[in-house]
Amino acid sequence: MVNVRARVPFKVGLKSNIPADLLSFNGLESGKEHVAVIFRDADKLASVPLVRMHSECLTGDVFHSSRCDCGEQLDETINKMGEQGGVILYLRQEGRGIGLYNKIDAYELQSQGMNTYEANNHLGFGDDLRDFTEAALMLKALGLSTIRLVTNNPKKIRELEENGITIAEVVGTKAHVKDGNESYLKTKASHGKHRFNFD
Ligand SMILES: Nc1nc2c(ncn2[C@@H]2O[C@H](COP(=O)(O)OP(=O)(O)OP(=O)(O)O)[C@@H](O)[C@H]2O)c(=O)[nH]1
Ligand SMILES: [Zn+2]
Repeated sequence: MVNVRARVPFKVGLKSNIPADLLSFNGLESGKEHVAVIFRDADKLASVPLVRMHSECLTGDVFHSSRCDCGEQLDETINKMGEQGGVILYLRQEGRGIGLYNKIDAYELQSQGMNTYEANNHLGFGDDLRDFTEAALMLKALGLSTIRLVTNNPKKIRELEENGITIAEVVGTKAHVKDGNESYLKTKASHGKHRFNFD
């Protein structure tokens, strides 16, 4: 049984000025320390809140690496939810579930010419090892069964629905193109079937 363990206020964003709550959970069987960040008490006040499941990316989230768009997606989400309210589930699924060191090995292969999925496969992993079952349990622990999901990734939509969450609307994130991540984004669109608007 997953339930909320602690809920504390803090302020987030690039200027540390956006109020939110940070939540931990009991009962996560994977042993991963997933957390939720809730803006404007959206779990209690919004009838159908915005939700983003963000998979951990140390290189993108912390260092704003040129190789991906994760940090920019996180900043975009924090700013949007600071205004509209919402829930971020920050999931400890580094490297689409293969872990940081394996992701660095995959980056080495990508530097030799493989794309992000080929590199995973070459290391003996599937395209994407993430499982969103626990994310669904976290949403239920927050009393949320109908949400508006912020994603371009059809796997996230499918897996939440399979786990009893109703997605009333899918809200896309922007394509944060920068020097170094264009082919990563295009491969996500062509191979991972992510729905992007490249403008
Ligand atoms: N294995 C591997 N993982 C990566 C790579 N680049 C980013 N990641 C991981 O991918 C995850 C982010 O997932 P994405 O597939 O980029 O996007 P998404 O979050 O599934 O989809 P959206 O909801 O549309 O953003 C994070 O856990 C990153 O650490 C890579 O080249 N190889
Ligand atoms: Zn990333």
